[in-house]
Amino acid sequence: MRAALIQIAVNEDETAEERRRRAASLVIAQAGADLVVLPELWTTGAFAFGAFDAGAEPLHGPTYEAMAKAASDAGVWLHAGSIPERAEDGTLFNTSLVLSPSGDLAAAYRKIHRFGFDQGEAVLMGAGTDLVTVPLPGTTLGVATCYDLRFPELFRGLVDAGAETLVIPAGWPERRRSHWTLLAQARAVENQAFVLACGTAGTHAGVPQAGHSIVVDPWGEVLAEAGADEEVLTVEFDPATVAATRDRFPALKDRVLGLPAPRTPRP
Ligand SMILES: NC(=O)CCC(=O)C(=O)O
Repeated sequence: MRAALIQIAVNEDETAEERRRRAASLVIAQAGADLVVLPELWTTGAFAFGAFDAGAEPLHGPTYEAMAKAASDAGVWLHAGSIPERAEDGTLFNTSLVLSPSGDLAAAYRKIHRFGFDQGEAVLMGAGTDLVTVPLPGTTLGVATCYDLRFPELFRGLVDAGAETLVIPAGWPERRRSHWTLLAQARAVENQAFVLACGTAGTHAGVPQAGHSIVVDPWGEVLAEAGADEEVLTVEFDPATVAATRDRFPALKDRVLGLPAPRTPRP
């Protein structure tokens, strides 16, 4: 399987519409790949909280339209990153879109863990409630978004639902780059799955972005890693490695589910 992670730069010198056009050309240039991935909230910037409301769009809005055409022009599966989605009742969600090679919306995932500790995304957006997997020819994707990467139980849920390739669009800041790399490898090792984590480059809302999109195999080895600037990271991987790794080192089978609560020792 050939994947291309588009680590697009999100800077304030470009409008959302200009970036949408640029992203569409970058996707079309990946014709021949099986799967193309864009990052989190790349139209507004993940930290541009003040832009979420004005930049919000319905599920089938301008980003979906542009990406559906790009996916079908390129003939690729496209994880189009996430958009600030305005639901019918007006609530905003951080919603990822997965499009088939014919441009149909195969899946939408509303980010479950919102970032901000009672500020920013955590107060401006609603929380998703549903885990999402997407069957592709040869592998099943499990989707999660940025801050979700810190919550291993979400990924276990995806693995239990059949995920073998974990795709994580992000707008991760440079300041916590070491966490990004470490967590991507940890999620790959503990779930014996491929991790494709696609971040943004550039600086928006005064927050320099980490870039360093990364692809990790089920043994935790880094197959490819981007630098800090805009770049398309391409990688070839064999999805059958997941089953082989889980057979050879069957740690997932040794899980003990429903552990009792810890007992407090008597003084
Ligand atoms: N957009 C995000 O979810 C940012 C997450 C982040 O900065 C972190 O987990 O650290």
